[in-house]
Amino acid sequence: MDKDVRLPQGALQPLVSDPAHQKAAAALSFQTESSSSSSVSSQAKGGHVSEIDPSLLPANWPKHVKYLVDYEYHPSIPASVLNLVQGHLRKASERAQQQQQQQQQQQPPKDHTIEGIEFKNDENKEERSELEVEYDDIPLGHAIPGYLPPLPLSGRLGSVTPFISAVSAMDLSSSLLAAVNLSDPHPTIAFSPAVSNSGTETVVPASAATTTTTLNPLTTTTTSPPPYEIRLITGPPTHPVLGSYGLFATKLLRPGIHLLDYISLVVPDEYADPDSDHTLYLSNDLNLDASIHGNHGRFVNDFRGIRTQAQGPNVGWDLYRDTETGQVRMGCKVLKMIRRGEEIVCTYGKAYWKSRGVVATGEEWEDGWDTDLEDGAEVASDIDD
Ligand SMILES: C[S@@+](CC[C@H](N)C(=O)[O-])C[C@H]1O[C@@H](n2cnc3c(N)ncnc32)[C@H](O)[C@@H]1O
Repeated sequence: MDKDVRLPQGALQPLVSDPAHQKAAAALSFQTESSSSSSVSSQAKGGHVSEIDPSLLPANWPKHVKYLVDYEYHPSIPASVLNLVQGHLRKASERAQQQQQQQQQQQPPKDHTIEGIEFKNDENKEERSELEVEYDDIPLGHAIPGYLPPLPLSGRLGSVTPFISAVSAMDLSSSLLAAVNLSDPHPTIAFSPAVSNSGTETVVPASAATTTTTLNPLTTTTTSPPPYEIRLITGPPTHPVLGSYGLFATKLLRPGIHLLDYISLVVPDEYADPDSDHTLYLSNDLNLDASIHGNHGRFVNDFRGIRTQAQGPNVGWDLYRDTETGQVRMGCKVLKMIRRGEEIVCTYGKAYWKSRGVVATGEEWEDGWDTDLEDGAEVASDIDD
């Protein structure tokens, strides 16, 4: 069992306590499709757990942010769209395809040719919405779990029972698994993202806590500290966001690394705050707004004024689909070698700055930096920068 991540019980708080969430949840009643899983219907009601108790955060993490370990979906997202983003339809379609393939292997193919005319068997062809087909183009990848800060548990174990339990849902298609082993001379609680969750609490005897094999795959997630940290920017004096925060590498980061996922509130266009400084477009009129609820990703500054135009951004954002869960996620990839202590910066694009009244002219505004991730060849050529 990994013990790097230590949080006391109750460290994660439900976002449903957020008044904005409650209001939206109350205003809308959700009818999920009959095919959707129970996790989606609970999800759509808007009340689940993913926020970290602010009193438990490291001292250098700004307190105006509510930190999440996975996306929080705004309750107004229709079930059909939610299904797509969370990969439920894709999973169902994969299962259907598998079944079809199995059936075809058992039966002789119905496609045939009579006197030169081809007859195609398409009676099992699936009806898929345009939206769903569009999502097929999103490349596959492996999700980076939201990072939970390592915290000492001294004096906090009194109320904790020596049990493993799926204590809370991160997005209700997955959950957090907490384990505590009191026979350990330095007891800790470890949380790991779980792969499935019925929405109800499962309790496993304490003896299982040390037997990682029986918990597989729930306990296999690596929880070592991430190779980056949030820092308050105090210099150099020319830095454009002095007094604000940025994300810095704590290790050498090589091009191609999938560094983190942008975790936040998922908000439909009609609820999006146009003035938010922390919004990325997800897909299909959904936005990732991390102005209040976010993770490390929200601290990535724009490269302008920090690196030269020739250096450009050292990371980029791109959508991918998690191979495990089918979820569509926003990944941050390292584009250029980042040395320890260097700031991790992306490009917000011209449109972002224009909308904020910044005159977008000059070399650093070249169109090239408005694109998402560059292709692998270009990135690799920068290794010896
Ligand atoms: C996603 S936040 C970045 C994190 C931010 N520094 C913080 O502490 O929350 C985006 C905001 O940071 C500021 N910012 C980021 N990069 C900048 C840059 N290169 N020049 C000026 N302001 C920047 C702008 O106010 C922008 O709207």
